[in-house]
Amino acid sequence: MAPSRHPRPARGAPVIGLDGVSFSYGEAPVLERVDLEILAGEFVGLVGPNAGGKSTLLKLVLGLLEPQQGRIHVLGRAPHHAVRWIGYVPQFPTFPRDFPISVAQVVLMGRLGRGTGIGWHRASDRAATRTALAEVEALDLAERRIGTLSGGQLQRVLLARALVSEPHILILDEPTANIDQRRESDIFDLLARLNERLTILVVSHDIAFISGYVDRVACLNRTLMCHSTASVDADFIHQLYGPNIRQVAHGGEPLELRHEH
Ligand SMILES: Nc1ncnc2c1ncn2[C@@H]1O[C@H](COP(=O)(O)OP(=O)(O)OP(=O)(O)O)[C@@H](O)[C@H]1O
Repeated sequence: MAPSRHPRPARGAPVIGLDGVSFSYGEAPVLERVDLEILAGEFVGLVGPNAGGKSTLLKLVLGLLEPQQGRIHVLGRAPHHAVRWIGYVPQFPTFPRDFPISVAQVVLMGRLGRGTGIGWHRASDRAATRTALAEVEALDLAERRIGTLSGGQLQRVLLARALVSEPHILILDEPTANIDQRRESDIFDLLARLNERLTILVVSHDIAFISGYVDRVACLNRTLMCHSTASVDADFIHQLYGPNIRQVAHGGEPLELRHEH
């Protein structure tokens, strides 16, 4: 049973550690001997080509999968004992337009891991829901049906759902994959503010964009290499992604990467 309290880790203390982790779903290895340490207060970008193993690594950290080799610790314990302290924003879910659940109800679900039962919420859960929605500037959406939101609005609501559990770590799987560039900057500005109190691990395809925000990038293509953002240049990007990547300069901003199919 997960403990109900865990003190906020001191800045610089290890919060996520992977030590020689290997994983495969079947025959072919997806991750091989991955070592990664993330410290409290860091903002780390996890990048790499399609099928490089990024979502799999997140699932291992969340305790949804078990490595065949190696060890993982989160906040000093096994992942499934620490998941209560992780706020997770999954990869672009979609909802039918008439899905009968409101934004406030979606955010309230984020309180379930705190001992709150389904259909039974305390006043403190409802207050936390409003606080989380206000923090992502989406309080005005509280009574809207979840299926009627734009991509950017939905991402903010899913972020509020992750924040309402009062986590120490925030993990996001491509939070801006289906939204335009201005909204992408808005979301990352918000993440930068949240990073003042939370450790953040974010998966992104847009390595050049995120290097303006994160402290360092972890590059995953079955094996892992970590780099400071200063070393992310065009040569490095070609080495990581290969030739099937197109770099698009836009409006004085850094390079954007698009896969060519
Ligand atoms: N449940 C599963 N069963 C079998 N194979 C899987 C499963 N989930 C993922 N895979 C395979 O594992 C490999 C890594 O997938 P993963 O989703 O971790 O990559 P990714 O880096 O997140 O990819 P993308 O950037 O395309 O989202 C892929 O070859 C994928 O097809």
